[in-house]
Amino acid sequence: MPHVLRQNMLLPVPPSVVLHDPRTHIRHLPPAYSPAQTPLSRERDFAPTVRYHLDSPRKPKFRPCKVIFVGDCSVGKTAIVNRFCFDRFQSNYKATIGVDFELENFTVLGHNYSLEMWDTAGQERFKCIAGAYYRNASVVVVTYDMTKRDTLESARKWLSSALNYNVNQKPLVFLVGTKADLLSKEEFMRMERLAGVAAAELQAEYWSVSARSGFKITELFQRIAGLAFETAVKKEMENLKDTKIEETTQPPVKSQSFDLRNFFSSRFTPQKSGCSC
Ligand SMILES: Nc1nc2c(ncn2[C@@H]2O[C@H](COP(=O)(O)OP(=O)(O)OP(=O)(O)O)[C@@H](O)[C@H]2O)c(=O)[nH]1
Repeated sequence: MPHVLRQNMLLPVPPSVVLHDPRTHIRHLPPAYSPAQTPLSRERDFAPTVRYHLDSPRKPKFRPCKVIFVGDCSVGKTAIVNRFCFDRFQSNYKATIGVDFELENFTVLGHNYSLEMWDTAGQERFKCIAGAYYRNASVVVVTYDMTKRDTLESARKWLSSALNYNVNQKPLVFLVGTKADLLSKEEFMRMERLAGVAAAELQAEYWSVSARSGFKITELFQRIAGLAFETAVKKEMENLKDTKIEETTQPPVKSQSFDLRNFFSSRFTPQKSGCSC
């Protein structure tokens, strides 16, 4: 039985109490970093049609959502994944070799939903290996270092490379500035302005974060999970609608006329009887 710590005493939790991890438990659509500027949903909550669809007794199962992290080497891709998944930060740099993988389970509107996080290597020599993992991404997180402007300029190159592998997928795109803790207030605001322009060009939703301090890390991942989940539900609704349309446009099975007289005449030879009718 799980326990909770109350005033230095370990008390057993009654079985009816379910403890939710507030980091991964989503009941409303998490807001964008700048709601007025996002090209993605500006709504304050999940669409009513999505909630209605999920209210049905049928419990749909959702495939894990593939999220890929791309960007120059050392911009902080591994650091943001590790901060969210393990709440840890390492200041020594260890280059990712090829790709790293983490899975995080969420509960969104009461449904299990997982993010598969593919943290790809930024070093040029691993690009071929990392590229092999870009396919079938539902979300692309393009990461740049807020202290290095050239890493923002590389963002376009990283995104187009990721989109080339996902032509039919139409992934949600996020542009994420890392290491916000290293900038002064003025530098931070200047960089955000530049990045805001780049994000608009890339049709990406913009976020500034810091893996060191944890600034906006949870909010970013919740937003990714919430939006990806809503997109998955809408896709499922579309698929169901298409199936229904297909069913109604199928030619109806021709009704067969059934002549009782033929039926009886093939089985019974009329008997001569004395009956007059
Ligand atoms: N101050 C500060 N340093 C950070 C932050 N995020 C990452 N770093 C440091 O930046 C360096 C690179 O971080 P990584 O997360 O390994 O970078 P990466 O993008 O995964 O690098 P590759 O694996 O080469 O693609 C490490 O030394 C981190 O400690 C941050 O938010 N603040």
